[in-house]
Amino acid sequence: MANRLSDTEISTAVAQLTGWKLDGKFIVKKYRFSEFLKGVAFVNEIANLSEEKNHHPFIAIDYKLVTLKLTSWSAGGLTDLDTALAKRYDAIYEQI
Ligand SMILES: C[C@H](O)[C@H](O)[C@H]1CNC2=NC(N)=NC(=O)C2=N1
Repeated sequence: MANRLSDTEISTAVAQLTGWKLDGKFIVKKYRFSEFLKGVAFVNEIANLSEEKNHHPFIAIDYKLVTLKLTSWSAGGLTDLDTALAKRYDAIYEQI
């Protein structure tokens, strides 16, 4: 498990992400889709990547809006894995 990021490291990392917000020990982003099933397809890709990396976001599907919340609960906070996966999620979103 990666080491927990310091507050300074978190601020720097979150500033380099697009549309992600810091919420306590989580980073959070809402993704909007033109169709409900596109959001479901996005979640399915996220789920497969989560299993592959054994690192899982909390996922909410609210019709055409998908919210992802990331933290490294084994580390008790944010790690590089969270920020790296946030970028992967954004790349997947661009492909949907
Ligand atoms: C036992 C299992 O490997 C652990 O609980 C994994 C599963 N997925 C995980 N996902 C996230 N986001 N953080 C973790 O610390 C984590 N740990």
